[in-house]
Amino acid sequence: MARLEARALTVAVGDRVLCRDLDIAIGEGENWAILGANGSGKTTLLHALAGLRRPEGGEVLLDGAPIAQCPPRERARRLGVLFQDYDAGFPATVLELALTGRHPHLARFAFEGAEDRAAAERALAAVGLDALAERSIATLSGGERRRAEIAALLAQDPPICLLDEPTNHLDLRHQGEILRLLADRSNRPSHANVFVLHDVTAAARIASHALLLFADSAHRSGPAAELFDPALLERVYGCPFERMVADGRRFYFAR
Ligand SMILES: Nc1ncnc2c1ncn2[C@@H]1O[C@H](COP(=O)(O)OP(=O)(O)OP(=O)(O)O)[C@@H](O)[C@H]1O
Repeated sequence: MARLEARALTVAVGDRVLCRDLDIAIGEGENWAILGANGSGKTTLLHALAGLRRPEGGEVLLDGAPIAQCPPRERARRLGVLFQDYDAGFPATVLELALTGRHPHLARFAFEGAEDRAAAERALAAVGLDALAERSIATLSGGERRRAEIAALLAQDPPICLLDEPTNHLDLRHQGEILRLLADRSNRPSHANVFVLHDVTAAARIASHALLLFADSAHRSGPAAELFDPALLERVYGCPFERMVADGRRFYFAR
């Protein structure tokens, strides 16, 4: 059974349909990449897939049941979202931000315990921020802050992650390491990821499947091997694409 499924999903903003009649089934072990030009609707669709936005048509199923009917805490144990822009909304240290990921796992009105703290510290170590645990998030650089947000998601440890441009603000080393860290989570039983990415080469490196959003609210989805195709990418971004292969890896360039 698919872990997360869209059935005849239509997402619109005002009068503008961003995606019409989308059918996708995201299964265990899969890494999906959503590619689309600026403003094509990637973030809006991701929020609909997360159950954070009511779609204009169709439905989203989490483990076979309508996501809209899944209680929020239960949903947050099974599915986590890394937002494109995030504001904790309160002054916090890096460790406190990571600990927010544990909230869905706490009993009602309970405080975090030693296990939660250990999970948050492991998450900070995984993104290389353990030395900054006691720093205020207000003092972090853009890339450090992005890694702290990712640490909160790792501490939450949901089997399904929806990640909106996770490599934003990261330097090249951290882009590679963090993307690999997140993608490798799909090797764990019952896990799957959906990435919104602008870097087509990076997406091709980690994706098993892709969803391409075209300008006319059309889309195409399927195995990555079929969809990372220069002609299709040209239709996505409105400019010619070249694919080069070096050391067995594919690289994509917009011309
Ligand atoms: N609340 C809103 N009111 C009006 N328009 C909106 C609203 N939210 C989103 N939009 C529009 O919907 C379209 C899709 O936005 P969305 O953020 O989903 O695009 P995106 O593909 O994620 O873009 P980007 O690559 O720039 O992050 C955009 O044209 C945006 O301006």
